[in-house]
Amino acid sequence: MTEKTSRTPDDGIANRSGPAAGRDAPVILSNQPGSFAWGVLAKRHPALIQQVRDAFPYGRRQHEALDALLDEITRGVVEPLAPSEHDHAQWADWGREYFGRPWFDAPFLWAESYFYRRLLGAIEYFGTGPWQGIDPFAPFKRAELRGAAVDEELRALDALADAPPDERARALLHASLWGNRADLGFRVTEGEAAPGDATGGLVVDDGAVLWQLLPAGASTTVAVVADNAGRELIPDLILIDHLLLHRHAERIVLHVKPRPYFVSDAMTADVVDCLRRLAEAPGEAGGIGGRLWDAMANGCLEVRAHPFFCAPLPYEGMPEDLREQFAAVSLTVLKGDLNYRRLVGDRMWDVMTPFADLTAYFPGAVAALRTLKSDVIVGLEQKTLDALERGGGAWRTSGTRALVQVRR
Ligand SMILES: O=P(O)(O)OC[C@@]1(O)O[C@H](CO)[C@@H](O)[C@@H]1O
Repeated sequence: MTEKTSRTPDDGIANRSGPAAGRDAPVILSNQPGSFAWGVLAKRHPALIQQVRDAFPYGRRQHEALDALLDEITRGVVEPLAPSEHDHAQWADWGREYFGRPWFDAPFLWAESYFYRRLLGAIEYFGTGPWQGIDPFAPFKRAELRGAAVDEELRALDALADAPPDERARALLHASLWGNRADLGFRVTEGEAAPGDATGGLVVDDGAVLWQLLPAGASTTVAVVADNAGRELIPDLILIDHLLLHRHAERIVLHVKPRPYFVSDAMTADVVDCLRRLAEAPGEAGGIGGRLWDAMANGCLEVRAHPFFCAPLPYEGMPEDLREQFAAVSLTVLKGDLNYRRLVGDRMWDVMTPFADLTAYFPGAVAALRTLKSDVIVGLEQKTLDALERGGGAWRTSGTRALVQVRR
């Protein structure tokens, strides 16, 4: 089976944003029925509205707002935020070209981001009433964190405790990488991603370059831009502990989302839940949790939640204060599929476009750890592409392949 990729007509929306803007790589839209992007808007978002509706005893006003949102995203055109909303002006600017047009004709990245903003609006997350700040995805995140799979993953750490540091480092890097498959948004319609071969599934492996950038004993700061909470954030935190323990970094800044986003994206509350889960676990995991708890207290681990992490924009458009933060660290590690799309630009790139070219704008060395869950991919070698195409299947989007890409 050859997978159907998203339609990307050069309709004028396309080539105005993202790294290497002006190159001939159209922005991904969602208006090709059967494409991955179309499926997210046509099926995943409506299913998500239903899941959220079922998970909370919302009142009539919220149900009506969810009904209206469902109708709008499936049959209507993109409506702006009400002028009374705190971020009305910001979204009026970001959405100027798309309001009044079908959702499916807006850039895929923009449409998804705005959908999550509107969903939060519908359930009164930003209101002044009792539902203010109630994370609509919290029940799903909590259930995952409590699950037996996490117990098993934490127990497995005991076996790694005495492994040589290099072997442990590699295993923990891969755990963090493949942890990205655990994405609750991805599972709304796809089910559990088929198990990938946790080594053979790598389509690019710049792991050696990553470790070269993190020599033991370096008194540097590393930034980690988190993706999902729960089963992804736990191995991210364990990797962070390893970096600190073995002096690959003196300090880690963990960037999370300031509000609920893409279902399971991590916020500060999720970091706290994961740290507690680790600290309360027996064995090696408990020790890691304790060290990380202390690292928060002594400033070796710091959590930040910049609003730009929920912006519908590629990282090339990052604000100056965030640019300065990334410029000040020895390496920025970006986790997950959405961060990858924002890093290289959500476009149908020629898959052999060098990763280094598209990330040249990024302020400092950058590493992407990502399982493949959308159409965007760059930096492949011809022989890898040939093998993937020969294998057939939805290799770009099924979450069964992964990559470690690094630009020094
Ligand atoms: O960033 P993550 O959690 O790895 O992935 C986010 C994701 O599930 O969301 C999009 C669909 O909604 C896809 O691009 C991608 O697969």
